[in-house]
Amino acid sequence: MTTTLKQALKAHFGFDSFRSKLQEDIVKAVVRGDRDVFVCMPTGAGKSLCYQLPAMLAEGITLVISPLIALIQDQVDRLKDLNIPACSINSKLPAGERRLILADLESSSPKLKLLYITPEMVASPSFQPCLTGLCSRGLLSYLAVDEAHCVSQWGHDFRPDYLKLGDLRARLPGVPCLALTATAPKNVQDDILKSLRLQLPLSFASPVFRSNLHYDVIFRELLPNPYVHLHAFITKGCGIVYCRTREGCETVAYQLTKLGVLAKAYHAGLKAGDRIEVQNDWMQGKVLVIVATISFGMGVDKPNVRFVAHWNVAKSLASYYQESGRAGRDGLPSSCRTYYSAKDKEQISFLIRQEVTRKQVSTSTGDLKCMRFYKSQLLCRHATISKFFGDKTPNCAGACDYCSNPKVVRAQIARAAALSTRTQAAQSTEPKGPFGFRPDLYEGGRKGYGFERYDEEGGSNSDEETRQRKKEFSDLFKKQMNMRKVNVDNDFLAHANIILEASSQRIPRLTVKAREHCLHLLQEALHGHQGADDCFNSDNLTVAVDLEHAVFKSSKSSNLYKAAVLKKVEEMKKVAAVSGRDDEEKTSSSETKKLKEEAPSSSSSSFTEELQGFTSASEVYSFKRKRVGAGQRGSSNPFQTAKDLLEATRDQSGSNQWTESGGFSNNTSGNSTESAAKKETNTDKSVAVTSSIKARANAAASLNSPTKGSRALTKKQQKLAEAAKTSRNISHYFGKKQTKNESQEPETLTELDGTLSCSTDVNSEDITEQQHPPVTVELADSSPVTDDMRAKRDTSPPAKRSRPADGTSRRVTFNPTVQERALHAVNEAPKPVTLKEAADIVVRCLDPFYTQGKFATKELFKSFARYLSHLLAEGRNRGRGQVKAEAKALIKKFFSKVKRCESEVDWKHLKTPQSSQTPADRLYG
Ligand SMILES: Nc1ncnc2c1ncn2[C@@H]1O[C@H](COP(=O)(O)OP(=O)(O)OP(=O)(O)O)[C@@H](O)[C@H]1O
Ligand SMILES: [Zn+2]
Repeated sequence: MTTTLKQALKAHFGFDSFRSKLQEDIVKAVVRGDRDVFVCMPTGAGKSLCYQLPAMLAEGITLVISPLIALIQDQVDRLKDLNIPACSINSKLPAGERRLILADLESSSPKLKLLYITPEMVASPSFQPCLTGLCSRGLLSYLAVDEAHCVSQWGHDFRPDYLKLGDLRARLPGVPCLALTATAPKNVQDDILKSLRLQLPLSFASPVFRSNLHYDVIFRELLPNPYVHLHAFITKGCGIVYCRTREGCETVAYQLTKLGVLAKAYHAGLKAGDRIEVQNDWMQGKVLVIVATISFGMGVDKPNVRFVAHWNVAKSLASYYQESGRAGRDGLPSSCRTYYSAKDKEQISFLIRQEVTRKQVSTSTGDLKCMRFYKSQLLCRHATISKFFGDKTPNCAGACDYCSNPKVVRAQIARAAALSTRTQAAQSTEPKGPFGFRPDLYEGGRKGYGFERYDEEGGSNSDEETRQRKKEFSDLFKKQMNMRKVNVDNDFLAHANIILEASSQRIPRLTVKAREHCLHLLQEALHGHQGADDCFNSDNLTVAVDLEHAVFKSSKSSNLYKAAVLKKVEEMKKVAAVSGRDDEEKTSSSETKKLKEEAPSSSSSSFTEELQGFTSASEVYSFKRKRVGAGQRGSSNPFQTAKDLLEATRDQSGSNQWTESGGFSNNTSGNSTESAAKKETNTDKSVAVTSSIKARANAAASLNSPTKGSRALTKKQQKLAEAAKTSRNISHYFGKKQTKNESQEPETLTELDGTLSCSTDVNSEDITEQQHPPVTVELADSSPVTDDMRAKRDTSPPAKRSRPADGTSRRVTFNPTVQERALHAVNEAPKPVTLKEAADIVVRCLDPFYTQGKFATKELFKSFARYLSHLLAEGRNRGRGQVKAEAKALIKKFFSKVKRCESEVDWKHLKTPQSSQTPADRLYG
């Protein structure tokens, strides 16, 4: 057997020998095929070969499940380079190619050896006939599950869709299954075996210790100039600097470049094309340093990475091991360094707590150990990592800072402790939020907590798919919860039904931002309570975090959570007032009022602080639903729970209605203006509002075509229309928070922007902007457009057809005509914007570009915003809609010429638009 294997190894992969005895043993076990196999080997140890070589020796096809399309692409490309027939079926594949692949798979002797597929795709209905066909013809040789730790909720990369693989495995009894991971402590390993239902698995796990990696930790706050320090470190060669935020990446890359090392930023805020370019440049060595969020790296197989620096601490030891492990895959000495900062610690603690609650498990020891690892550890770093993964203490032999010089480590910890005492008072004067950081800039994955690396994949392309996924996941979730015998209350399960990824949030619709706001209130109240000056000192923070967390844990809905926070705040203020310190109360109570007024998920602060990339998909859904229900119940209480809404919708329009409404800003809303109006005439008119969707749709209809819509106007709709008329300028409400005076009819107005989102693109943007990274809405997306997407577009309503018919761009097109029509229906002449309003609009439009690092400095960004505002507002009689369209067009024009704004000269070519032409004529024509 050995000779045959070796020959095949050479013939197919060009390797003379196995990388290790372990690799050889695994391949042999897989080829024998009598048992399932579990593999846990460090990154770069050659896991892929463990299924790729057996795949080549087997008759049929090996199905490989991998979590990311990008990762799959990488593997497939590598195999193709080796002339190995491999391919992938995924949502991004053009229909023609997909057909060819399916035809091969259906043929009597397929040429394909390895088929890579995401967990979503393997479970999708469209793939089932193919799978069944292969299976019944005995052509499925292996099922390989790569990155298997994604199946574990206790792992650091939990991916709900991986849970489906257990069912898949059970459906393929005769097919040997192979699960592979690089990072799995014991509990995660157990979870993998159980969740994937491996049959009598043979486990192969190699020690995690990698003697060629040198680990050390530097306290960033002790450095006179951290960038210079980092610069000295990275001159070791080619490497990666990990930052937690996109902004961090941009800044570090800029600073390093300024210091003379070509460094480029990589994060999900960049266009796909730019990301690929950066990655390629780095892979080819044209760029030495890639400064990236954790969205970069999985599956990147660059052998000569000489260093991995963490500018911000990693979330957990498992993450850290995996991320730092990208260094030294060639076995040569390489360095892994973390720049620890106390600020990071606060942020991380908060996020860890959230995640712990989310997963409903006790604090992961890995997370805590990770903190200790950085902050106060007086131990060998390799030993800590090995112990965490359940290995014996390795022989570090000086491959970490502690083993090479414990005194230095000890001294550093002491200095940091001294510094922390000194700076506590200074910190209190910082005019920032409780964390002094911008969660909006965290790299956001589907789960939206800023740590997940699966933020790259396009995800579901259609509402149908999304709905399907929601349902599947909710079923699966229930099943898993039952399996685990976790006491899940019905409330939670009801929520699981309506959110895309129930696990992403324990309390639906409660955004991280809202929690931070509450935390801030608690901190303020504590300040009043304690009467100390250091409102935001770390003790205060700790108490506030504990309070907040306790409330979070005990609240079942966003409403209850907020009510409980407010109660606590009031209580504390009472105490403060009694002790004669109510001078702070004004601010506190105005904040409190604000909290009461605002929708739970909406931002309380200026646009620059709005959530960008930090909102999970589920939050976006619930955000929309809130509007649905708010109108229905006739209540002005903005704190409705998703469950309330669910029930309300069920009561009134049957259970399916709810799901339908899920996508109302896209599909459902698409037909709303016409079809819903028709529907309405068919229903019993004496019934008040049968469904808020209809109400919305009819209001939209009445705005766009008053005669048609008014025939079927219910009381509710009349109210809506009236409110629309009496409002001087409806656009004023778009994407803007209502102030108390403006919102005599808060729900009506909320509904109105919902309504208008049905009829014009620009309004749906406005709504999305409150929650979504503007980037995703505003920018051209260079990712390929699938036929499915095109087909969907073709069936979209006229207003949406203003998009290019060739389907080359996914840009959300602004349609000024539609916008104007909508406004005219209400108000003949749009109210001209003031300079301040123009500035508001401009900054909103421009902010995503700033976030992406398209401005060298913040000053430039501000200056450009000022310039544009004057350009668009002064001496011109323009409505909001027009100004917005022009702002966007000008910005677009600007960035078509300027890649990154470096100086004020860059925008001198931009001229005031002429009033005779439409903005579209001028700029696109
Ligand atoms: N027997 C071998 N001889 C030489 N090189 C090998 C051998 N097996 C694998 N390699 C190479 O080692 C590198 C790492 O392999 P691979 O990508 O499979 O690692 P991995 O364990 O899957 O890592 P990760 O956890 O990052 O996915 C690849 O470049 C691969 O070609
Ligand atoms: Zn050591």
